[in-house]
Amino acid sequence: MAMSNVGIPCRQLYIDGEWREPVKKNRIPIINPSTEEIIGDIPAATSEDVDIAVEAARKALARDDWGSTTGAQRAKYLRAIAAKVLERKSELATLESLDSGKTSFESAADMDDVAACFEYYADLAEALDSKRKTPVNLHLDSFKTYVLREPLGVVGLITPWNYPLLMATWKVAPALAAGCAAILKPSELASITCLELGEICREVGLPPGALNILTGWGPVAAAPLSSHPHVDKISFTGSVPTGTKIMTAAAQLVKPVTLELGGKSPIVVFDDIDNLDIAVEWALFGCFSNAGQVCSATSRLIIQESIASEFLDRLLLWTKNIKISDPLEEDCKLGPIVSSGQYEKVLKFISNAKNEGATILYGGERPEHLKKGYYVQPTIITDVNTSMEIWKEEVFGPVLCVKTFKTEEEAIELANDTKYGLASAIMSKDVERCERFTKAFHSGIIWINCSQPTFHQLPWGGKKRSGFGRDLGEWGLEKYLNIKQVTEYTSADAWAFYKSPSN
Ligand SMILES: NC(=O)c1ccc[n+]([C@@H]2O[C@H](COP(=O)([O-])OP(=O)(O)OC[C@H]3O[C@@H](n4cnc5c(N)ncnc54)[C@H](O)[C@@H]3O)[C@@H](O)[C@H]2O)c1
Ligand SMILES: NCCCC=O
Ligand code: NA
Repeated sequence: MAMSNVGIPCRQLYIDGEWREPVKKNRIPIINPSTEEIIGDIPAATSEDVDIAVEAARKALARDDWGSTTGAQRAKYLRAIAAKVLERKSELATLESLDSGKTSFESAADMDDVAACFEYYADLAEALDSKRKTPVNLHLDSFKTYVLREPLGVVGLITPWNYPLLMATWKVAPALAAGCAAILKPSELASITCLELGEICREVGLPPGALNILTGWGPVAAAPLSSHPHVDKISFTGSVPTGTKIMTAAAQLVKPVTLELGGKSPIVVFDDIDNLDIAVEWALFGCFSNAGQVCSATSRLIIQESIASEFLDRLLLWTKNIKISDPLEEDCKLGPIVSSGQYEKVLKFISNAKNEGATILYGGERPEHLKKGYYVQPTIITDVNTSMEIWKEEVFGPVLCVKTFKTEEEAIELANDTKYGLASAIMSKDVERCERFTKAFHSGIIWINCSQPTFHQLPWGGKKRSGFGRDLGEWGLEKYLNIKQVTEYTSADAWAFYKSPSN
């Protein structure tokens, strides 16, 4: 058992640039998924706290030191936040692992990505200054027209537990770059590092109300944001059921939302690959990294029949070689599932697959050597048919289901046989075939000869039940901007549409 000497900070809600106790004074225990022990607690916000945070955000938009800032001025704050994250990287990574069960290697990588994302949006904030007012030339003398890019206003950012600080950063960084005032509600299952983001913002002097952080139960601390008349947009990342509730609530006010939801993404492996082990490792990484708790996990492996037996043999050897341990242990490559609730859900999916007639080729149970903690072995399921739950539903755990195909047509049909549309991957050395599949895949993210590499310069999001809108890249910034057109009539002549009464 790896020991951590990092203490769990005891925080309040971060509202209007200061720490405030929730109105109802309730708190939620923090559970370490690798020990099942309570290691602290977080404040439980209610609608009363939401109202206070929204008021603070609206006041921030009216402040000279936030609402009227240039992108260059906001960039300074984003860079200062990035620097502080890197300064505290080791502590934040340990807190992330203690809270979510993520391996220390992956938590440290997340903190690098968090800092890089803030830096990236600092650059875009600066670039925004030259795009704030864009003339549009109509080649008409009597009109002058231009477009303004302005902050959208107060934005509600609701995020999941699988990449706690990184998923929050994907929203906070562009929202602040755009000049919005944000209210972040992270998942109650892993909020520690998002609260530390509040402390970092306080330390860098981010103007009060620019970012407010409410922790608590979703239906109590986040739902009021969807229906709040003074919140101008909701940016959500999470499950389809929750996204549907948010969209329904926001629709009553015609409030825009973006939804980054779940997935059941395919990885298609052709027999023309040069190195089987390279493809096997991508298949492993695509479904077992972050203990499979990845929205874009390629959890449906579709292998060409001619190599299926050899591929599965190698896949089994690689899978048995994965180190499953306390996430703080060096070289741990598979930590626990985030909570007892999620743990039970994953086991239920595996049990249902068995009951429906599938074969558990490997795994499916608690690892022998780990008596405590929400650990599930990396699991490979074969003899799957397309009517089975394990083929259709997102598990959000280390569970890979496998089917084979003969022809390209069969492969693309199997790949697209999902209500989701987040990501798709193809392993083949045939460039034209990869081109064909890039066009044929019904998803927002395409990986060729890899699975999961994620870059903040590229648009992230899907279609179908995986939601709509894009995080990251310039697309991630645009969603926090209001695009305003201005048309000025510059002629001295009358419009002369109506007959003047004076003549
Ligand atoms: N597309 C992506 O980029 C992406 C990234 C990560 C996770 N996800 C998805 O998220 C899901 C797992 O994360 P999760 O379990 O935290 O999802 P979840 O939907 O249970 O919770 C997400 C957030 O919504 C809040 N919430 C819950 N009920 C709410 C309500 N009624 N109104 C407003 N907010 C509410 C939660 O408190 C949490 O902060 C998976 O489906 C996964 O695919 C998607
Ligand atoms: N690689 C980032 C994945 C985000 C969704 O879970
Ligand atoms: Na936790």
